[in-house]
Amino acid sequence: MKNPVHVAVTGAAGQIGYSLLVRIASGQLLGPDQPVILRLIEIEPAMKALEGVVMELQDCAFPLLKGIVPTCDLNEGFDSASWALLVGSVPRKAGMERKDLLGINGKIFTSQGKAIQENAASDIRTLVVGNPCNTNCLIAMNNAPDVPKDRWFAMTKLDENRAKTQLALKAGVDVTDVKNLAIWGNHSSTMYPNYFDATIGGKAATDVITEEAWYKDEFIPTVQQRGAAIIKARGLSSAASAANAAIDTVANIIKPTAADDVFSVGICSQGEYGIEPGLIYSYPIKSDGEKLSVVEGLDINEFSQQKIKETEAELSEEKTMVSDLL
Ligand SMILES: NC(=O)C1=CN([C@@H]2O[C@H](COP(=O)(O)OP(=O)(O)OC[C@H]3O[C@@H](n4cnc5c(N)ncnc54)[C@H](O)[C@@H]3O)[C@@H](O)[C@H]2O)C=CC1
Ligand SMILES: O=C([O-])CC(=O)C(=O)O
Repeated sequence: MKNPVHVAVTGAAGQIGYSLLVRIASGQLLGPDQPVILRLIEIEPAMKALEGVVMELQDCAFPLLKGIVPTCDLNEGFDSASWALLVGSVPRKAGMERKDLLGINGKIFTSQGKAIQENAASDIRTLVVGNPCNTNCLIAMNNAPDVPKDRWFAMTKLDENRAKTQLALKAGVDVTDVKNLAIWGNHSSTMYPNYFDATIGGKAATDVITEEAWYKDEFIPTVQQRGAAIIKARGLSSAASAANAAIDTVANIIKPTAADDVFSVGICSQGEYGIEPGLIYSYPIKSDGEKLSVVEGLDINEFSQQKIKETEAELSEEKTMVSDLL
């Protein structure tokens, strides 16, 4: 039996938390032979609701769940954590852009970054889900300067999953036939799902779906606006699909990527493709099971170049908005 891994989750009593925790505790995050200890972090007013979540986790009798630590103390919450999933933050309402949340949510990530640096295990890796996730991740990372910069991630996997499904529906194929589709840039309405490198059944997506107008007028806006469409329909932002994408992201990071595929996650840019170093920017990524690398040498056409710069400009603007938190 392996030693349990401590997984810290903030916002544990929220909607995403409700879908996410059972999946972690049942072995879907780190594998069917990896015991876990859940460190559930909430703010004081949500501790009562968290008690209920803890009771439900206990009532699942998950064989891999070796402990639950519910807390509103960040030091206790991140103690010994090897993974931190930063979900806790306020979701947007209809009519808002995600960056409108920076004023409310940004400061949450300063104290969390500090507490991660001070308390987490030496192999800590952090995935930020709470919006605007790229810039919140930037804030946390900058408040934990001793944690290597390649251990910080912002979630764009949900956008990738959305994009893959839209291509599959249009082409009339199974979603597993769609590969190599990466989200570039910010998890926001400027994100760029770069369909030029995507494949469908092993062929270039643009040879299978040949209508250029469909990509520009339907595909890109649908992916960019999917979060808003869900808020409009449900009155609440996506939760089950967001939790699913968090599970997928960690799996993508810790398992080697298939030769014919890539995945999307926001990482600390080192200037790849001319992007400002230090921004948390989503790229096409491959994992060897240990380390991630940006897929280099892709041919970026004029249209893509404009899109990847547009989303970079928004991230630079968000960085300026939070300069006092960095
Ligand atoms: N990156 C992505 O693809 C996605 C990101 N999101 C974002 O995830 C975040 C959470 O969404 P939901 O679970 O639906 O929201 P929710 O409102 O249902 O739950 C958020 C939870 O976070 C807690 N919280 C607030 N401040 C906290 C703090 N300082 N420390 C710890 N916990 C704190 C709240 O008490 C609440 O229980 C939102 O910012 C949302 O916009 C949502 C979907 C997808
Ligand atoms: O749209 C939102 O505010 C929630 C979110 O990030 C998403 O569903 O992609």
